[in-house]
Amino acid sequence: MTETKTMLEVSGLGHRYGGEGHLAIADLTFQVRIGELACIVGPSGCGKSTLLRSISGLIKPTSGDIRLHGGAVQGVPTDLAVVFQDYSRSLFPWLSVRSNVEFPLRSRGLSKAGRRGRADEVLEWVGLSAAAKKYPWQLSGGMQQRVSIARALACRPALLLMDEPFASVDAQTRFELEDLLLRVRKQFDSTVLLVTHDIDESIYLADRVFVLSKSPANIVADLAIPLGDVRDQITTRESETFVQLRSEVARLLDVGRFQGKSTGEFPLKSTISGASHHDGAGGLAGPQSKSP
Ligand SMILES: Nc1ncnc2c1ncn2[C@@H]1O[C@H](COP(=O)(O)OP(=O)(O)OP(=O)(O)O)[C@@H](O)[C@H]1O
Repeated sequence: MTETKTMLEVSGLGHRYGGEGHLAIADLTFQVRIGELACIVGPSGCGKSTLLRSISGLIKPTSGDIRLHGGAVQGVPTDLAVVFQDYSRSLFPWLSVRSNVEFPLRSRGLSKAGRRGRADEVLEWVGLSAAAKKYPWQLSGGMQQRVSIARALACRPALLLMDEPFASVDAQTRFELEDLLLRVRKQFDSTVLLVTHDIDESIYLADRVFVLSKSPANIVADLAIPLGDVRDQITTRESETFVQLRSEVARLLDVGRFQGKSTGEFPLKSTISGASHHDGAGGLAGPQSKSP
């Protein structure tokens, strides 16, 4: 059997802001495999953005180690792209949609024609070919977030980080963007790590869901999501597996709200085949032997 390769390896990660200040992350260890879409859910303020900032090299964590396809992350990796929640602040209003998408390619050694070709390809994939010459402020919020996704994909990132990417759009648009992400990650064989507050969204999108405790964050559970490759907003969300997983994550989050420190044990037992809970000591454990 061929071993699946790891894209992202986070080991014993901890971050304390400002010397003796707030401990945002205690001790996080997890891996994301190549081609996997992993979601992180956790209570507000538990350290999700701190984690993403550490992975993207924007802050230097105070302890632990982050490796991206085998190499230690030191500074901002060139083969990583980030999509933020606030599309209105991440797009340049004075540049057309196409120029926004081409912008990060300027520093990547592509010719003008190469940049144009790459931008047009991803714009087609996100359904925005007709809007290439428009400006971001002429588009709806959902369309602007599509531009952000296109710009990230144009860089062909080894890892796509997404920080609450659909939190600022209405429910209908959110469903459309979720389905768009599922389509494009297949098209581009992307490896994605997405942070969300939304339990249903995490289960709908992910191959794997990491549930975090309250700050300082630990991993409370690592759940495989056995919903298959083809997902549908109505039938998938109605399925028994989806409903069970939703309850399971909600229970885990409820316990995680009170569990900020690693205790070395976790009381909830998995009810879904393929799910496993974290052993609290840095490794990924199989279903717990303890009863709830
Ligand atoms: N620059 C900073 N200096 C000091 N403390 C900070 C800083 N940034 C974040 N924190 C604190 O670290 C903790 C984790 O913050 P972070 O933004 O990572 O959480 P989060 O899970 O992303 O929150 P939310 O879900 O509300 O977006 C919080 O208690 C926050 O107040």
